[in-house]
Amino acid sequence: MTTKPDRVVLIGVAGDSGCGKSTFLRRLEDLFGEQFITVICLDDYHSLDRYQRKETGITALDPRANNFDLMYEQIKTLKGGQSIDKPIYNHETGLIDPPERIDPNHVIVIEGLHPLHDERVRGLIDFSVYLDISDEVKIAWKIQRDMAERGHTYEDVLASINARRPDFEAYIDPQKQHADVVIQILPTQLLKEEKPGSILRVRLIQKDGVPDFAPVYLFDEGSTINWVPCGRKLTCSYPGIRMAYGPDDYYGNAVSVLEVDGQFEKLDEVIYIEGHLSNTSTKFEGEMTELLLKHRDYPGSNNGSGLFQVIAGLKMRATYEKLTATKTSETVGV
Ligand SMILES: Nc1ncnc2c1ncn2[C@@H]1O[C@H](COP(=O)(O)OP(=O)(O)OP(=O)(O)O)[C@@H](O)[C@H]1O
Ligand SMILES: O=C(CO)[C@H](O)[C@H](O)COP(=O)(O)O
Repeated sequence: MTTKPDRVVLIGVAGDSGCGKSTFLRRLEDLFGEQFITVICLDDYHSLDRYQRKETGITALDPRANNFDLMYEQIKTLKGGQSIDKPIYNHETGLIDPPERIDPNHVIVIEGLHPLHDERVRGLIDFSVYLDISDEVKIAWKIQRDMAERGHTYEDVLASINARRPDFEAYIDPQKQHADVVIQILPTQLLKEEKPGSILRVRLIQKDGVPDFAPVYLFDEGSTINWVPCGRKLTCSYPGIRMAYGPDDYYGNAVSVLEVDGQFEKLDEVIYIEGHLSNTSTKFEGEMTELLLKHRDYPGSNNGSGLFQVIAGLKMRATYEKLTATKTSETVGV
């Protein structure tokens, strides 16, 4: 950490394992700078180690396997500008290691299975995102990663997803109703028969009425829009790209939903789409496209998942700037 922050801004990134949290966090470093951001993986608050979970049949997704009292106390302490001694869950041994010292930083991100589960922790968070990957896409991604990189069989991957499903549905999925932004990843609707996971339909579900957060819109705020941007200014190959925008209801909350179905052929042409979006919280024309182009190799850069991760990051930066500016003027006003 470089300087002691006046105000610690707390960001929550929720989602199941293998849903793209690490990719999203790497994008956030571009916006805040590596030194200004500290990421805490909430797996470190597992209260049952791998052996205790096996013995009791309680999964890591079950709140009983996690110490929410300690999580709340420590996150509150960090937000209050004090250091903590955070436990470490060791994914190699499956055991809980001796704690490590964590100092407050300008931005603290808590990421993992349960950032929005506990009401007390939720109350501390300044901006939150839930990565909501549909089952078909989750299976496709996990198969791609765990078979190619971790030596698992197709049956292993399917069995692990099925084993997690009941607790996922009970304890992880319900958190999405509390998120300021949900990035929902679904199979395309542009093709009837498509290998799941290769072409995606991605929706950015943005809660309305959140202080310091102005949802991004396409063309006209509050209208319902369907747009096919392919043509002279955006190169598309079959089956093309379809975008949509409009108001909706999500778990009883008013939301604004932006959607991209399909994939970008030439990433630098995304600037054409950027030009038709408003409230993006960019600092200069083309910043969104530039951020996307910076990591064209990251998974999802050529579709709505990368684009919406960039937008969510820009919104986090805007929240950070508003909250820290308020703090400064409050201090000045005293
Ligand atoms: N937007 C995307 N498009 C396509 N594939 C993706 C995307 N995001 C993630 N993936 C796939 O999912 C894998 C896991 O992504 P990532 O490591 O970012 O997830 P994670 O939630 O941090 O996972 P874990 O918690 O298991 O470490 C990637 O290696 C990639 O195969
Ligand atoms: O969901 C997870 C991480 O987000 C893991 O399953 C959980 O942390 C348990 O870890 P391990 O599989 O190493 O015992």
